[in-house]
Amino acid sequence: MPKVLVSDRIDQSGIDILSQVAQVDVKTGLSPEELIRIIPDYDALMIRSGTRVTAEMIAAGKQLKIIGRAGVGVDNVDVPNATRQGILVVNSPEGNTIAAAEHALAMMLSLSRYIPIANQSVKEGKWERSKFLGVEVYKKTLGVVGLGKIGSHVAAVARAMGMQVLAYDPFLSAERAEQLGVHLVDLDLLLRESDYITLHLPKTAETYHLINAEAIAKMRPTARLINCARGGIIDEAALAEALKAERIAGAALDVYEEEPLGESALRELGRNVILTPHLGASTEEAQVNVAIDVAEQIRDVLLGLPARSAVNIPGLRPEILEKLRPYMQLSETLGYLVSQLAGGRVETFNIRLQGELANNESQPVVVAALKGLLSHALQERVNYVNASIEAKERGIRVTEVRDPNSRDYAGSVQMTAVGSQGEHTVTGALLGEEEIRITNIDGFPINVPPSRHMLFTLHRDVPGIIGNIGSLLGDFNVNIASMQVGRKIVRGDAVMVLSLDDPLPENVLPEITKVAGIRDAYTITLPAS
Ligand SMILES: NC(=O)C1=CN([C@@H]2O[C@H](COP(=O)(O)OP(=O)(O)OC[C@H]3O[C@@H](n4cnc5c(N)ncnc54)[C@H](O)[C@@H]3O)[C@@H](O)[C@H]2O)C=CC1
Ligand SMILES: O=C(O)C(=O)COP(=O)(O)O
Repeated sequence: MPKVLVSDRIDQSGIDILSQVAQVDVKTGLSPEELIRIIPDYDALMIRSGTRVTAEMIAAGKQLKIIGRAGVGVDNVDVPNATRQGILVVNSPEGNTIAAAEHALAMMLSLSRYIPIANQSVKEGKWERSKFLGVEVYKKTLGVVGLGKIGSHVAAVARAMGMQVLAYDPFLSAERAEQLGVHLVDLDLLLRESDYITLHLPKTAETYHLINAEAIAKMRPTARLINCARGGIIDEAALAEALKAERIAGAALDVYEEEPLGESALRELGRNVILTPHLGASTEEAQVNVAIDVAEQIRDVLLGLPARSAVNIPGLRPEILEKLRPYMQLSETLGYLVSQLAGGRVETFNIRLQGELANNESQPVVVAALKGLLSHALQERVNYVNASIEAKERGIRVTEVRDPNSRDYAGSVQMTAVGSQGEHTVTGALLGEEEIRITNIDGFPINVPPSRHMLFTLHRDVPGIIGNIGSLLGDFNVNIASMQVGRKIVRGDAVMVLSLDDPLPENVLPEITKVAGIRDAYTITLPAS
């Protein structure tokens, strides 16, 4: 039974799902050293923001197949290293959207009406009505930085409260902003015009300290800043200084550059600052949503099924994946085959996706081809997660062509491997829904199903040659399961494809190449299906 480590607090509904297929160990609060010590035992890891999945931890996770983040942000996971090691990373892109948006809105209203500090004052036995004179959000301007799922919900609710909404999001179309009733502006204008600024973008190298001293200097003295996205997007020292000097009116933070928040100037600030301990996703509903969403994906992957929200391979709708699956099998087989025909190092790999595969959703077919191409050398070290990166790191130049024409089949795949020992091209298609056929080798039309052990020859199309090969194999006690010849012109060059019941003994290939008329011969072994 596979083993899953759950290293942050996850709702029981997720544990129940995982327990259907795996041994589940819940161990929260482990130190990085303890995690590195125990991770080699596990096939899957389920986390929230509390666990840092470092390069060292990934290297130690020799059995790891999948890391499931029960939430959105994967900035605590070293995704490039996971990818290189072939570990799938999945998250729950929508499970906590509403929770995070509502937390940001709660922060906005709490800042406006001093709710946390007023509450504290009453509990201390005081009755300070005039001290907490607030402001309304009605008719004020809200600037949303990052108008994705959370930002859009915040914008919609803010509009319903009578606010004007500006947004900055360089990856969003003007049409989408218009649909949401939001004015898309540049960051500079947003910072200058907004009464409230709320951040809903990921932490990346580009967004690190996006809100620094210079950005804060552009804000109105009445501006209130809210961060329920990620620590590190704001320069906390610059913010603390601006708040202390009352250059802006307030800030509400849920996330910090270092979590848990240690000693910080932010803690020393007064009523204009609200700090919560990363509670954006902490609602009962969101925790059930993300736990189920991610546990189901881990369960599926452990059962050999695809995941719906993979971060490090192209995500696909299940119905599309269902349709592509036989083509991926075809493509992987052809990749495996062409790498053996090409022999040594492959330098260039050209793949042509024809007919119904000539669309933008067929990328997994390319990945499958690369997996096949590299499998012969890398065996089980290569998978759908790391095939593209492995090809790149080996310096293989990959080109893709999409051609809507496919003469005899609904869809077909052609691939050419150019390497140190020459160039070979194979084409394949599906017969019916999923039967794989090799339809062309180096320009010679054939129609053969792949089999575990195969022999390919290039020869002169002259009488007697097929008989000679047949009797030679008979002499070595090799049984032929099927045989086909492909030729372009009569008595020209031809290929012969033989399916064998057993692997060809090593000493037979040199004998075959000695048969008169044989120009080249290759043995091919395909993975057992
Ligand atoms: N405090 C908490 O507990 C939670 C925090 N989050 C965080 O909220 C953030 C947003 O989450 P979602 O809305 O679900 O993500 P999303 O992917 O739907 O939206 C992010 C938006 O940011 C935009 N963006 C990217 N780079 C940008 C840049 N340089 N400037 C401006 N916009 C940029 C993207 O185009 C996208 O529209 C994430 O960082 C996530 O980790 C999410 C859930 C809970
Ligand atoms: O989903 C996210 O990105 C979050 O920040 C939520 O974090 P958490 O799962 O509550 O540790």
